[in-house]
Amino acid sequence: MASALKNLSTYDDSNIPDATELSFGIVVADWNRDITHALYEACMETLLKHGAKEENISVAQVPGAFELPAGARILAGREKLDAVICLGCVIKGETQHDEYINNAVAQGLMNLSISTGRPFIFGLLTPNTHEQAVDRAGGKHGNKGVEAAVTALRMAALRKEKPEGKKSIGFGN
Ligand SMILES: Nc1c(NC[C@H](O)[C@H](O)[C@H](O)CO)[nH]c(=O)[nH]c1=O
Ligand SMILES: CC(=O)[C@@H](O)COP(=O)(O)O
Repeated sequence: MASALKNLSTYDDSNIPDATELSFGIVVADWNRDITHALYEACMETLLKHGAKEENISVAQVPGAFELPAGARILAGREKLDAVICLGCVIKGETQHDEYINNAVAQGLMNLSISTGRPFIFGLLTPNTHEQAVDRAGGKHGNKGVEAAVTALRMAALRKEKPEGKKSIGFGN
């Protein structure tokens, strides 16, 4: 669903787990720093809002989005993390370079999630223009950093769940 139809910062916080005992990694790309820093701030704020402790959040910066999967793997190798959030912004240029980066990051994080069994969250903006990026980094369409943090909270909790009895499947997101 397009961000114009579903604000990135809006979520049902009735089904967000308490993060007191959870540990996170956040990997942030330097490219388009004004955007990625706004994503990082919102991501960190959301994790803390739901009980995460600052001392349980490891942060790493990488040169560009293409380095996000490698940076995430390095962080996950250093610490026991319940989820790793990757934040970046790849703005379309004149060539197809953006497509190669975006596809590599998506595939890289998916491969890490499946091969490790831990969630690696795809918090990458892939806008056509800087304005579209601003709209999704705290602008009219909300903040992708919030969405990434909420996703990390829910997936980390899912991974820790004990299979005690059946749970109703909520359709909140
Ligand atoms: N154009 C953008 C890049 N390009 C750099 C790559 O991500 C990578 O660092 C380089 O190809 C060396 O491996 N990165 C972004 O994050 N955003 C862009 O718009
Ligand atoms: C994706 C980018 O913005 C940059 O790495 C390449 O831009 P361009 O396609 O104009 O060379």
